[in-house]
Amino acid sequence: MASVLIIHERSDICHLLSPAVESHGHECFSLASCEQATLTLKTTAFDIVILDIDITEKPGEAVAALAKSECRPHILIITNGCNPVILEEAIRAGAWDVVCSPFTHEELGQAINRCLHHRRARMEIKNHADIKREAILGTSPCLEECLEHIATAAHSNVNILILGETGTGKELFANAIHENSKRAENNFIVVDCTNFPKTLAESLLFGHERGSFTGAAEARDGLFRQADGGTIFLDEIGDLDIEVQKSLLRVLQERRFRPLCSKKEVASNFRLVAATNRNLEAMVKRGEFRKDLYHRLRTSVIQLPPLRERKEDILPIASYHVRQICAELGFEEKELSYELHHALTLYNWPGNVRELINVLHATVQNGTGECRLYPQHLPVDIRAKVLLKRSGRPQSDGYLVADEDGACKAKGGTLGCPLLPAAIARIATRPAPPAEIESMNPQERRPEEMTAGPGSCAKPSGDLGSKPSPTPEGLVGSLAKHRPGNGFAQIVGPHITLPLPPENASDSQLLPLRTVRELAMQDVEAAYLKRLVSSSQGNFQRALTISGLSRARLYDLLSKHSLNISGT
Ligand SMILES: Nc1ncnc2c1ncn2[C@@H]1O[C@H](COP(=O)(O)OP(=O)(O)OP(=O)(O)O)[C@@H](O)[C@H]1O
Repeated sequence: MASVLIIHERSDICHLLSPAVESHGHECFSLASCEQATLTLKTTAFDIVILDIDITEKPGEAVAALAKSECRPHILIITNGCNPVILEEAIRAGAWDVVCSPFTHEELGQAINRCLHHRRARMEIKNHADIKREAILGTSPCLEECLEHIATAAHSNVNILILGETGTGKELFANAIHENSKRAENNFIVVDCTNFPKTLAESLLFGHERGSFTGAAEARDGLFRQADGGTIFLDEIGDLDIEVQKSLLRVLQERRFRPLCSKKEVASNFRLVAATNRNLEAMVKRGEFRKDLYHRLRTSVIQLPPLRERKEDILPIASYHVRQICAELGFEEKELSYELHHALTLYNWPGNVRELINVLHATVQNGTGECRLYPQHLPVDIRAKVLLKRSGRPQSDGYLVADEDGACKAKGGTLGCPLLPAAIARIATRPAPPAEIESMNPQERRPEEMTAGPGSCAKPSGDLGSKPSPTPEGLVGSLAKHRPGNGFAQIVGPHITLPLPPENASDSQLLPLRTVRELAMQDVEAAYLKRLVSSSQGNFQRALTISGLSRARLYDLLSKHSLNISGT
């Protein structure tokens, strides 16, 4: 049985569609907007999301946000209009299939089954793939997806095109494809097309006979011949001269070529992996890249995400490379302070992992003699950019920055709360109980206690007792009990807003309990931590004592809420 979410603003249409899902034995839920669905997907896993694309204003963005959710749902688009531009945008953003109306229940059911078939096949690969990842570090969902792609690609012989900004790991991934394939015993030939002298390109790629040009004293095998039985990696293929592109096309079609001045053709059983950070499609349109070659290359495409879109990978990459760099330089191992990790996550990394590694080299050098690395050890230009971000000034690259009130501002406007998107903020109309707690003893200030059920929170003695899962009702109850006259000082500060729709709203606007609870928790945590930061006056140890949290947990929570205890 699969779990299916229908997104449509009209509940009568949701009711019409759900039998098509349920008649195949699947569970069906519905929500009225993509914003609600994106939030719900943070806490609840769905296999398939059925989205009426006609209700979205920005189809590409909406689909991308849904597709990136942790459970990686398959997105099935339904549409009335069949507008090819919108559909292309949706497919590019990650939609799996499209069903144009009018359609029958049977047709929708078949599309759902096709999705599930693919989903199960993908899970099989995921479960059984024992990928050698070599030096590929990180656990972000988008990186995991690229690794899954490698697992599939490794078993086939198809051409692979790896796209991604500079320094995202294209060569690393190309190597991993080779290492995970049956060709791993044979050569992995890397060709940098950027530095390819046009005049020598053909002889380098296809080889030459003795005396075929001045200086050709010996016959020589070309790179394609050397890749026989193995893999040839054409890096920066977008830089390949247009004349050479023509010869390459023939080799890709025939897997045969004629070395310079040779009478005989040579065969080579190579596998091609190409990579570029350029937009080949736009180059094709401008006549700078051959269309036929482009189509040959893109049999299977892996798009590597930039580092700024997978910040959770920064810590594992940084920790590993700091260890490596220390070993190379003969230094004692150095720890990364929380503050440094936090600073690294605030930077944009236009040069991606390569830039991160270079910066870490400089950071380790600057921290010579110290056992912990702090933001002060970063190169000055990076530190200046991070400081600007932390100062709360809106940045030109659209980063979210915390303002004085702890609310998150994005370029061009205030969001209210980072985890409370506009749609939810709109329906959160209930006046909220105040949240920040003054002058409680340290035991009583534990955030865990603030979110526990009414029973446990009623004890001002500090005996926390058991901690049942928090509920929104419990949360309101627990906060109410912290009012004056109940053994607690007055609660003041930013309001906690529960993401509940108005009483007269339709059922479909009420989010699942887990989502509401999660959102309320975020607000409680943020309010508490903000207060903890000011109370601890830059002293991390003091913050540990007050909060009763472990060092690791406090680091995690501060990082999650973009807070920092000592100044950079
Ligand atoms: N996920 C990762 N984990 C660890 N190291 C990585 C990762 N991705 C990239 N690197 C490292 O970053 C550096 C750059 O990687 P690589 O050369 O593969 O990038 P690229 O995309 O091919 O760059 P360019 O487009 O400039 O050729 C290498 O040192 C590589 O080992």
